[in-house]
Amino acid sequence: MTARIGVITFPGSLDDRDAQRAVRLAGAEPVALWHGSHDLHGVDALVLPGGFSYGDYLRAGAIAALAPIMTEVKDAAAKGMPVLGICNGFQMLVEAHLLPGGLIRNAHQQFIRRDQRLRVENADTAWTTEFEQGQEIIIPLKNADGGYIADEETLKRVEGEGQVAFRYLGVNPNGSLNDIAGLTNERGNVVGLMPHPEHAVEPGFGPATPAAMRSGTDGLGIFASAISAVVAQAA
Ligand SMILES: NC(=O)CC[C@H](N)C(=O)O
Repeated sequence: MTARIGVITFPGSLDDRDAQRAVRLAGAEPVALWHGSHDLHGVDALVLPGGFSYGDYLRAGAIAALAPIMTEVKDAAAKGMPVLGICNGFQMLVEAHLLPGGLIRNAHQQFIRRDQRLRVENADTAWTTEFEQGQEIIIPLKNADGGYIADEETLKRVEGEGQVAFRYLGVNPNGSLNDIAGLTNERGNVVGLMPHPEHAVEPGFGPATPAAMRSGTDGLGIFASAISAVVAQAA
C-alpha cells in the first residue's frame, strides 16, 4: 500500500509545499488539506506544517489551534493516527493541548536560522522508529518562538515518561528548558518538533553535514517512520 499523508494549510502557512514534497520523497502520497474544512480525506497520517499562521498574532499557533479542521485532528490523534507538528505546527499542537507545555519567544529575542544538531531521545514514536535511540541528526531550525516551557511537574512527567523526542545538542539555540527540541504524547503517535525535517530531505539542498552523516537528508527518517507505522497498521 502507499500511505496517504495529509498536510494541512492554514492562513500564513509557509512550509506546506515543502512538507508535501518531503512526504513524496519519503515514499508516501501527499494530500493537501485545508484548515477551514472538516474533511481529512481519509488520510493515514497528518502533518501540521511550519509558517506564520495568522501572523503569529496573540501567540504563535494560538489562533490556528481553533481552526475547524483541528476538531478532526484531535479526534484522529485520540484514535492513534500519527500526527506531526513542525515548528508552527508544534506551536499549534501545544496550543491545542495535544502536547504538554508551551512555546515562547526565543530567550535572545531574535529570529534564528541554523543547522541544528539534535539527539533522538525516543526512537519509539510513530515519527522516530527509523532512528536509533541516542542517534545524532542535523535538521535546520528557523523560528522566533522556539523556547519550550513547562511547569516543574509537567517537566518531570515528560522526562520521566520518555516524552522528550528530540533534544538540542551542542548549543541550546533558544533557552528551551532541558534543551527540549521535540516532544511526543504518552501514546507516541503525536510528535511536535521545532526544527524542520522537511528541509533536510534532498542531498545538496539540506543542511551542510559532516561526510559521515547522511548528506543532509536526516529529515527523511521522520516521514519514513510514519510510513512504516501506517503500513504496519494496515498489514
Ligand atoms: N518556521 C516556523 O514555522 C516559524 C514558526 C513561528 N512563526 C515562529 O517564528 O516561531
